[in-house]
Amino acid sequence: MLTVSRVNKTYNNGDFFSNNRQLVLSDVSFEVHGGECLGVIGESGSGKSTLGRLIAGIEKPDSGEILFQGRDVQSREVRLGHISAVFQDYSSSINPFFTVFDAVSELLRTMGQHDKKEVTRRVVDLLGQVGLNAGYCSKLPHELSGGEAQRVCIARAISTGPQFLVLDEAISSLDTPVQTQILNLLIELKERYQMSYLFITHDIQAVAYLCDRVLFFHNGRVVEQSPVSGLSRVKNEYSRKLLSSVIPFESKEMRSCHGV
Ligand SMILES: Nc1ncnc2c1ncn2[C@@H]1O[C@H](COP(=O)(O)OP(=O)(O)OP(=O)(O)O)[C@@H](O)[C@H]1O
Repeated sequence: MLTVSRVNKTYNNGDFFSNNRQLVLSDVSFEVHGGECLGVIGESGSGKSTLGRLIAGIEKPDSGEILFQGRDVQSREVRLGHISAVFQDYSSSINPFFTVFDAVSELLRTMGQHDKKEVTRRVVDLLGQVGLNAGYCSKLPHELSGGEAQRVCIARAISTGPQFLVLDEAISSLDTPVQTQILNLLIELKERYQMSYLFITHDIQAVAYLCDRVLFFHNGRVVEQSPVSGLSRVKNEYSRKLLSSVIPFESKEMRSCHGV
């Protein structure tokens, strides 16, 4: 469904007067299959969000390609209605002057749905799917809790019935019970609509809960891929280090003591 091939991305290293560029993604290749949730984990600065922005079409790779159903995601037509994104910072994802109704209906209107009755019906239905009632329609972002605001972002993201959702630290700033509610909501939506997710996070337990497969990111490279069911068998030292808080791996020294 989504194919990332040999993607490289650099940024100016911050010095206005120099041409030096920082390599942020290096030769990144992987696939996400239909109905699959692929987790992306890696330490801060390893390039995960950059990857999410490239897939969401917010930025372009320097080289390589990202194809959705065989077509380049750089084309707005390929993305619109098919690929959506939910980011960590829900407060800046919604226009502060938009009501919940405006925020959730914006993409529907962009896609040509102007029948007011039908748009209202869709918005109320979408809010219902994320556990919010019609009374939220007239609220402004500052009147919402973090969990409610993130639900609005999800309702907005799924409003066009996308097949692919980029979730970049989408639950990270919520407290644990709300995180669990949102994870359960994502599982339910994925099953209902056969959506694929790219789930970018630091939270290995959330990955184990939601994802089918995991990519381990280190210094802008994919160092290992593993099904969630095989996490205890990952081989790369960096992947093992990331997982060490939840899986008690034996160290190299211990393994050699056991003759492994
Ligand atoms: N627009 C930009 N301009 C210049 N450098 C950038 C830009 N966006 C990201 N970077 C740099 O690219 C590197 C990777 O950043 P990115 O946000 O993709 O990492 P990350 O793995 O998502 O980190 P975190 O987990 O902390 O969100 C960092 O060194 C960052 O400073």
